[in-house]
Amino acid sequence: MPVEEFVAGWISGALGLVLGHPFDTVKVRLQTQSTYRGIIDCMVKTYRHESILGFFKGMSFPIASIAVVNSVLFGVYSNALLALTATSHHERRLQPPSYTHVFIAGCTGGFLQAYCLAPFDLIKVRLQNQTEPRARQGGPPPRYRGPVHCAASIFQEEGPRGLFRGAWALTLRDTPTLGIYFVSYEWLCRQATPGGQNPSSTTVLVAGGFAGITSWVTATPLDVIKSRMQMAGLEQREYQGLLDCMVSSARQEGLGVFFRGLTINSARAFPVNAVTFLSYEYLLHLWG
Ligand SMILES: C[N+](C)(C)CCCC[C@H](N)C(=O)O
Repeated sequence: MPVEEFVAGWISGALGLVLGHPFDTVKVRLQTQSTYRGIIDCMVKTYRHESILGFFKGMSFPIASIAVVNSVLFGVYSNALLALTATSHHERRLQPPSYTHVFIAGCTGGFLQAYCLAPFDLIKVRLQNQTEPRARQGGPPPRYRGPVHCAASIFQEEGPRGLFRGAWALTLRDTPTLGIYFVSYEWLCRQATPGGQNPSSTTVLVAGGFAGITSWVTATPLDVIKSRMQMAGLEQREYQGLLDCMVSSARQEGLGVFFRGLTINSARAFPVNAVTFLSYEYLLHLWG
């Protein structure tokens, strides 16, 4: 099994992540808290109360973990394509796989990465939702002191299954939308590249950016549900399940609730995925 794709996926995931984390914090807060009037309001309040550091809450942990998850995604995707079409990454420019194969490989990668992602994503969301400033003297300490403490507390208070809260919503969110992700990327690259040639860096950046946006736009409704189910254990607001969370969110807040965070998700998706795909392609080219 070729491993370069796993390593390239790891590094490119880490690069994309740092770039996208501030957007991600604003997104999670908008989706789960009702105190903000919009993106700008959330940014201003976060900056005022918590300084620039507020935007980077919960980042140290994803940088290691999400990079691993991205490595699973790209590694499984490429190896699934190898199994389906018997072509390696380098051969695929001359013998492009069909979009059906790209979609199936993307969904397979998405499905497997969702399971690795679930506990890490839960911890990220819980930490991002702690709005207390870091070092306020005399104030109540934040509930979770850091990622390890957060994981241990969830384990103690909510049991081992607590760590997989929202995992089902996450799998439903990621399986089809990562198929869409790779299909959009391939389609855009092929539109802009003469047959048999490698796409230029600009093409990779633009195709990666738009693939990220397309995938996130389709993923946002389940992203909202996922984040809410992850916060549920903490807020003592229990949902019977995914459907119950969908219905009660829509009843209380209207259908618009499913699009919360859409703008910020898209704004984040472009740079993150442009950089992810560019570094991925570049590294594989370098090692090829
Ligand atoms: C499937 N879904 C839309 C959720 C994610 C697709 C893009 C993944 C990328 N690492 C990012 O964080 O943007």
